[in-house]
Amino acid sequence: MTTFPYEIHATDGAARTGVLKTSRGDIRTPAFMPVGTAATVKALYMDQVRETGADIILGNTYHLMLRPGAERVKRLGGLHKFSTWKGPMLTDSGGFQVWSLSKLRKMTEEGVKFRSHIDGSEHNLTPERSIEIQADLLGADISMQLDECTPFGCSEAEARTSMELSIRWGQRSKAAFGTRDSQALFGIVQGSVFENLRRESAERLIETGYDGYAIGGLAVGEGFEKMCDVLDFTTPHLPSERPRYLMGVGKPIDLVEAVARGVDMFDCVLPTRSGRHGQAWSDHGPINIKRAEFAEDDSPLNPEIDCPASRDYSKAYLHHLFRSGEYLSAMLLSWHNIAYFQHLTARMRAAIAAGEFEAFRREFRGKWEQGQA
Ligand SMILES: O=c1[nH]cnc2c(CCNCC3CCCCC3)c3[nH]c(NCc4cccs4)nc3cc12
Repeated sequence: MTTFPYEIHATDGAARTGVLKTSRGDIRTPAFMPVGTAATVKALYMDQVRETGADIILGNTYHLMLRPGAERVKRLGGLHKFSTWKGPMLTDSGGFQVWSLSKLRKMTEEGVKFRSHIDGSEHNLTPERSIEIQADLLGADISMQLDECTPFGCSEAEARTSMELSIRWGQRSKAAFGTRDSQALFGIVQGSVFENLRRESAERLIETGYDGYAIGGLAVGEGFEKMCDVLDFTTPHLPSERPRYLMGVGKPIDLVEAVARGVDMFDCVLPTRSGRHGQAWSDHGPINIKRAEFAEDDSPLNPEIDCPASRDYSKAYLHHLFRSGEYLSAMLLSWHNIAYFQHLTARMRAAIAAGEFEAFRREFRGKWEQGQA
């Protein structure tokens, strides 16, 4: 009995649709996981997040370990109780955000020493501490190994060194995680843009053995074409019977093209972060609601989506809210964007189940490219 059975219900080319069964509920794949940074999906109630169709959200280890502190979340009953999110939750290891947010960091074989960007306190994030925070203190259903996201543009030798560190940190993460009957641990494939390194990373992760396999080191500036190339020569080396999670991706077109290459799970800050800045997403790309062209446009953002923010408000009203700096502006656009991404993954699941994914992909790409014109 594997920790979390992954049932593949249909495939269409390399695309798959199925259900990852966790102790806190089922995750329908392809799945988009909204980012719940500080135990909240910014500007939304958890009931709203659930209504959009999201089965799983992300918890943010880096932020929560700094504030309010992982031990405090544990004392308060764990992240599910604290945030009132009842479904499955995936937490990241904290490592990625040390690079993008903290000051004064020192990376060694042991782990990453850094100072908090909030109060300057010193922290030592090791594979062992990251697993303790994620699985024991926050209580994540799916924990991520501590890894190093290899920067885009480094040499093959540098990418090998970085990939091998992530392999060793993964082994230590798994040793610390041990065997648990209602929690899962995912490994992360690195290797930058080098086919041999990606294959070797996948093979060595499989030797260690994880409940799921994430593809890291992408969406870090390599561009759409290169990301697709790396997926072409990476996903085939990952176990077909376990979930594949592409980290930090992405725009709608990225999701469609990655699903076509066998990816099952995604996370991205785009829908919530861009929503707070007035961007509303659609199959034609983003519109910025603050633009004058929407001042008297009384059409809704997307009447096809069963979400009040997409269906019941005019663009003119949303334009007014943003121009007036009203809080409701960020709430409604974030809500719409999360609902749009869920609507997109729901359409992909249905298309794969019907054996019509290639038609869906072609039609989507037509709309997307028309929107970009
Ligand atoms: O190799 C990686 N290892 C670990 N994490 C990665 C992430 C973070 C994924 N989202 C974490 C979330 C956890 C909860 C809070 C929010 C983030 C990536 N994000 C991106 N691109 C998007 C990017 C975002 C910012 C700069 S690039 N590429 C990534 C590659 C890796």
